[in-house]
Amino acid sequence: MRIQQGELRVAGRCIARALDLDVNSGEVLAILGPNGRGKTTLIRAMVGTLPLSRGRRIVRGAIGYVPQSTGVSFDYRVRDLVVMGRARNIGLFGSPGAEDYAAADAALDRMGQHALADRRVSTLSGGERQLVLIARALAGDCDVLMLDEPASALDLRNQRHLFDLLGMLAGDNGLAVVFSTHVPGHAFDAADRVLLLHGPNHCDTGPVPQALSEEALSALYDTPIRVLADSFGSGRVLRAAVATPEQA
Ligand SMILES: Nc1ncnc2c1ncn2[C@@H]1O[C@H](COP(=O)(O)OP(=O)(O)OP(=O)(O)O)[C@@H](O)[C@H]1O
Repeated sequence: MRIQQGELRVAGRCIARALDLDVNSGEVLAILGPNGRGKTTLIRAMVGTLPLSRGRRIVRGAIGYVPQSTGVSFDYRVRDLVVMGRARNIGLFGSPGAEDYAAADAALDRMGQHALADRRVSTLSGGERQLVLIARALAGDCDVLMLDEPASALDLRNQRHLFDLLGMLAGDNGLAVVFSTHVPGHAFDAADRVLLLHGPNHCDTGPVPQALSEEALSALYDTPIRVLADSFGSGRVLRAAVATPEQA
């Protein structure tokens, strides 16, 4: 998936201009930036629900999308909501068949949420709802997976599971994966590359961990930040705690 010389505007305000960005098959890209800087807007532009005001968007393959807002318009049963992730496979006037429900069940299993299949969406907790929406995206066998703050309601175990899964989907299944987050540690954990949204005229991209220097993160969030890194068995930095100097 690629954006070439993209300009993004929302309500007349420019979020990014002359943005060149590509995400390749087998790669995980994390988008970081302060509140209101445009992470959701950029993801919507990449998904195609918000047109670019300038530039080109090039997509090869099917997109799976996990939006930040977890509101759903009707109080579906969980299995019926997840099977909607198969819309592309089912077709406009088709109805889901056994294969589609099997894919929905497998996606729920993958997120560890099979027990919720017959529950109404309105009865779910925030984290359960987030896991179910991720399952909906997985059910569709996409090539590009885009997730807007997918871990915002998840406990530490489910965060770990989600980011391991994203790495597996990219590494083993060859998906291109994009997620936004407010937690730089998620990018250390799961991303190959980061995009730092500093402002409309300034976006940096680079490999993890190099692009997540204390200097870069402190400039991005306009507050002093220290990165505390541990190396795990592979020698690669897998985890990092981010703390202000007072906390460190
Ligand atoms: N429909 C809208 N009308 C007016 N302003 C909007 C609209 N949608 C988004 N914005 C503004 O565009 C800017 C970018 O919003 P966006 O949701 O992309 O930011 P974000 O980086 O995802 O923020 P957060 O981290 O707080 O979720 C914000 O200032 C927001 O208020």
